[in-house]
Amino acid sequence: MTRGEDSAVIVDDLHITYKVSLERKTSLKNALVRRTRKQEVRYREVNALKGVSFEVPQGRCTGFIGANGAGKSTLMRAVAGILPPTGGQIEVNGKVSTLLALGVGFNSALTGRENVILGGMAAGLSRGEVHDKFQEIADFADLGDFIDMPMRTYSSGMFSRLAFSVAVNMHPDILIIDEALSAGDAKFKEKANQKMSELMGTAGTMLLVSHALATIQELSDEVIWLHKGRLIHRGDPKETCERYLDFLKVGDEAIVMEDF
Ligand SMILES: Nc1ncnc2c1ncn2[C@@H]1O[C@H](COP(=O)(O)OP(=O)(O)OP(=O)(O)O)[C@@H](O)[C@H]1O
Repeated sequence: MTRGEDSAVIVDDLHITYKVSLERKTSLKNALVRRTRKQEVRYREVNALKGVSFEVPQGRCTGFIGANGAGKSTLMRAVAGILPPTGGQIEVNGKVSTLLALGVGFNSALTGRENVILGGMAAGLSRGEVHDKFQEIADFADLGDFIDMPMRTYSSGMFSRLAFSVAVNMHPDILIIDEALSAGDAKFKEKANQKMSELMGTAGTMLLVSHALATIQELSDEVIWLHKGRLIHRGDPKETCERYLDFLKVGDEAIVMEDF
């Protein structure tokens, strides 16, 4: 596998640990009471990623699969720069655009139009550039009059259509798509798949998380299977998905015996 200049993303021995407070409510009153009684706040640590390493070559699509809680979204948030690594390193060569970050950045009190403009500026475009792109984004999302309605009135499908449209039309070097298409309807999914293939044709690099194995196989050059925070297998999309499906049939026991 190529390293260095040919890699868009290099992840090296990545560890991510979430610290979760076990207190029911972290109100100011509770915090003050705890302080006066000198009580410690109790935390639980969740080791979401435990030493994951891989590279994504420039212009390639890598698919990520794995059971619920495997660490896929955590990994995408870390590559997008939203979550700092607890240990290890992430090197990203290029401008990253992520549906995740843009979707999260949307303010539901503002209209679709206002969010597109703010989202574009957050992605580093000038106001003029965003205005130039606005029509392209609105046409692709195809939301009609809803583009001028507050986003709290949107269905989840409409929300993800706009997020997808913003992300892909920013022409990023690296596009991260985390299960974002699940909320779109069949027609939009087809349009989105076509757009993703088109993006890959123009040498875009993509990291794609999905439980839809058919989509993963169709779009990915390589697939990485995560399980409980570890990279279990990495390789040919069809072969990796088949291994994963076999695992889903036989359960946890078999994988522990077979792969460790
Ligand atoms: N904000 C958070 N705070 C604490 N723990 C978290 C947080 N987000 C995720 N986790 C935990 O980290 C682990 C990995 O979660 P993650 O969402 O990355 O998995 P996933 O593979 O994307 O799952 P899914 O397929 O269900 O979306 C899980 O044990 C989850 O409970």
